[in-house]
Amino acid sequence: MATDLHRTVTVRGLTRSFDGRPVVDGLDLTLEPGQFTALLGHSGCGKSTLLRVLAGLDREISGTVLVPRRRAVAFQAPRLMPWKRVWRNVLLGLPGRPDRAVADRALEEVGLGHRAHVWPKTLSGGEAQRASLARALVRDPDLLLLDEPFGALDALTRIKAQRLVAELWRRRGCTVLLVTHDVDEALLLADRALVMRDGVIAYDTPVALDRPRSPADPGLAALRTRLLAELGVGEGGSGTGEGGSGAGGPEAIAVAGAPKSSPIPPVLTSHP
Ligand SMILES: Nc1ncnc2c1ncn2[C@@H]1O[C@H](COP(=O)(O)OP(=O)(O)OP(=O)(O)O)[C@@H](O)[C@H]1O
Repeated sequence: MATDLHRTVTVRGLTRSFDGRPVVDGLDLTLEPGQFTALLGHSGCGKSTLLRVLAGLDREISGTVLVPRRRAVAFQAPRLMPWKRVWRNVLLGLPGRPDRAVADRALEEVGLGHRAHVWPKTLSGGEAQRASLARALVRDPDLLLLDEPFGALDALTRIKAQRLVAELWRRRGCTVLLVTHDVDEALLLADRALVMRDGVIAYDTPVALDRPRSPADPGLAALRTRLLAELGVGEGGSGTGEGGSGAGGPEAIAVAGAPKSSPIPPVLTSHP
């Protein structure tokens, strides 16, 4: 029970402004442990901003954010250091002197064990993205944040990468928040789909469909229509951009406790 509390993501009244303009504007969100959630929304509506806050990369916020201590993020660009071999990239940022076997295991898990020793520039786009996933996995995350990780991949590689993420999620049971522009991707992978608009979660629906899913699933078609409408792409959608007024409230970032052995230190910061 207590463990699950530590793995829950709780966001209350989160506001993040740039140049006085709130991009995230009093946002509330709870992610249950082990849930796979897709976050959709127009370009520029604040999805990446929210993800960066959850990752602990942006603390210029007001509101309350509680996230698991063990968390990892993978971006659309794999962000591999070209001067480090793939396995060293995977261990980047881990504290202490982690054993190469740790990297090898994670690379095996993403089907890249045979490429551990090569330089990043010799990887294909899909391989580089898998290396980036391995770098997230070595952190043994309770929360895996994915910011359009498939966005730059060709269609076939994208399908393979989606299947890999679905399999990793099933095997590891971590909470996943996936930012995507692709409604079909959201419906194929997620338990829950969110639409962000005007700085808040404007629409929130479960995706209670059996797995594995097929785009031809009739239940999926109805949800797709609804989500597209919420995004303002189908009939009857509002689809406005971001904006709105500011919000106040208590101001703290807290990172939920985790075992003492956790490599990521706890943070408790207040912002005026
Ligand atoms: N560091 C920054 N400085 C100023 N403005 C920023 C900064 N980061 C984000 N913004 C602005 O905040 C808004 C939301 O950006 P964000 O990247 O979160 O959107 P997004 O929904 O992820 O978009 P996309 O889907 O295109 O990636 C945009 O208008 C963006 O220009």
